[in-house]
Amino acid sequence: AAKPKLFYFHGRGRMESIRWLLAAAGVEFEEEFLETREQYEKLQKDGRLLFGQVPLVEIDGMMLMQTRAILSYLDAKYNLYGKDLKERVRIDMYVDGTLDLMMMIAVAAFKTPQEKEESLALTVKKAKTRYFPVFEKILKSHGEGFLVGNKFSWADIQLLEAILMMEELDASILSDFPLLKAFKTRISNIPTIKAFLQPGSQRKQPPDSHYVQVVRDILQF
Ligand SMILES: CCCCC[C@H]1O[C@@H](O)C[C@@H]1SC[C@H](NC(=O)CC[C@H](N)C(=O)O)C(=O)NCC(=O)O
Repeated sequence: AAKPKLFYFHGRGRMESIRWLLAAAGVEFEEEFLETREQYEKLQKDGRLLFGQVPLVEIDGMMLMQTRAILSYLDAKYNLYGKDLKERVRIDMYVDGTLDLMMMIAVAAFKTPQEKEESLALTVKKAKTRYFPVFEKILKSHGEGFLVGNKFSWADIQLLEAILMMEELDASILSDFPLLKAFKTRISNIPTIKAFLQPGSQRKQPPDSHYVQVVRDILQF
């Protein structure tokens, strides 16, 4: 079958969690990077953007939009979605929590330097006082290697992605979370994820001023 094809900017944004999930599932994917307004307008003109937005993922003969819908399709397809509805809803809760945290970082890139600094400091605080304590407690309460059902799931992938992103903001952020530290090591050593963490993989860098400018130019905001 043809490899999935991802259409987005050459950066993390809303597409990075999709890259992580595909990589963790061991699925090779292609990428088309939007670098110019013309590319974006052509996708729109060709009717390939449902709401005029990206991420866009071409997979299984479909053009998928809406990050959460794409992620849900992928993790069900690659069996990373728990064994029943009760596990599935817990995975969804944890995933939405880590997505909220990561979106705070992604959106901060588009703020003024002053606002960006303030919002990233708040994000670190929220990670330390709200999100990481929750996940530390979950790992403690059922003492298993994974967040749900003692089986590797989408929730584990996204939590690792969020942990690594938060460590880019504050390298000692896990100092009060020993179980999350061990979790990070364990999940990072899963072969498909270990490969994705190597230099040269399709994992993207933190947003820089060039990325922000390209997105602004393309989306004209
Ligand atoms: C989250 C921030 C990541 C960095 C940049 C992104 O955030 C947004 O500010 C822009 C991009 S993402 C690009 C943006 N996409 C979305 O907002 C998608 C939202 C949708 N609910 C999803 O989850 O996929 C876009 O195409 N906008 C065109 C426009 O609506 O006309």
